[in-house]
Amino acid sequence: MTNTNLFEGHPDWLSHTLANAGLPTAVGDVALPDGGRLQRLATGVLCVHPAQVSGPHTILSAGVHGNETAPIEILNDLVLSLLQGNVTATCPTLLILGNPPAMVADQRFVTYNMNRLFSGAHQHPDYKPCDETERAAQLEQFCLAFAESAERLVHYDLHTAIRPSHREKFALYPWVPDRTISDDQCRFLLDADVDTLLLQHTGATTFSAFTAVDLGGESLTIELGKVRPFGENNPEDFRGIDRALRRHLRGEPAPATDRKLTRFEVVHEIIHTGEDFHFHVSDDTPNFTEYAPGIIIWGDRTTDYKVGDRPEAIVFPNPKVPKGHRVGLMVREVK
Ligand SMILES: O=C(O)CCC(=O)N[C@@H](CCC(=O)O)C(=O)O
Ligand SMILES: [Zn+2]
Repeated sequence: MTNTNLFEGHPDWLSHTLANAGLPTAVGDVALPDGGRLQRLATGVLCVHPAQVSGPHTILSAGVHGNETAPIEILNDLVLSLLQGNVTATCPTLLILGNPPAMVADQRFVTYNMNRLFSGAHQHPDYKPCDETERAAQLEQFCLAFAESAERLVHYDLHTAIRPSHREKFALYPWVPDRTISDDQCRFLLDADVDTLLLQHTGATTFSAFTAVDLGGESLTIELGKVRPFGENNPEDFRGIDRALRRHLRGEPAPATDRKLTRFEVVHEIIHTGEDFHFHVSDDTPNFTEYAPGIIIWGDRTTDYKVGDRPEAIVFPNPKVPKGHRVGLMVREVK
């Protein structure tokens, strides 16, 4: 099968995925110039089978939120480079464009935020069956099958954020009992120009939490800047992640460095409590905006959340979520 056939006449993986959003596509397979194989498992799901394996099994995902276009373009370019022989992968790699119908709609999601539907949450009675519940279940199955033969599993779930940020690029490390982040992952982040790490404080039903907890992966959600429509991302802003991913796929370690990640911990997760919920953070507040002790951040009939005795910063402020969902995180630097 030729490269063009893998994408059924479309010029690249992204066009093929958008054209087939919400539709099943047959399994396909193409030889890579370096002797490996690139297999299409489903719409928006590819698997690289290297000729020589030396790196860890790796999952690279983007587009779990459909309007977060820069990471989608980064993975699409990576696939083109594999097909053209400009990158030789030694890591068996599962490549995922998460939510094609939301990508077509240029929306974060269509029915439900898919990054809350993993670790089986897609089966919860709160969620009626829809494209996103089905897709989360399908992606879980692909990841489970992929991880079966893995000695070591790495997952980078790439996102961009709704708000601007005082720290433009940052990673979230899912909560896993007794976890410690490896030096390899710290070096990978610094190589990718990501110098801030946010340590999650509790379990979650995000994609990276699923691969970390259920599959034992070294998993990170990586925020690469602000959301922009297709075609409006400046490639210069993403040179670091592109370089680090290519180096990782070749099986090369990220370079040693004296630089250190700045670490934050979550001190409070703001959950929408229903119709009496009031959020005292304005819509244009950037991520990592700091608040002084005593400032009221949110309240309802029974509670007022005030910043504690040391300043706290807000991340992902978004009150337009259903009751029970996360409105934001209050975080503090780990000194
Ligand atoms: O900008 C925002 O408010 C959200 C950006 C985003 O999609 N972030 C992820 C983080 C997932 C995690 O906590 O690991 C999300 O909210 O799903
Ligand atoms: Zn996102």
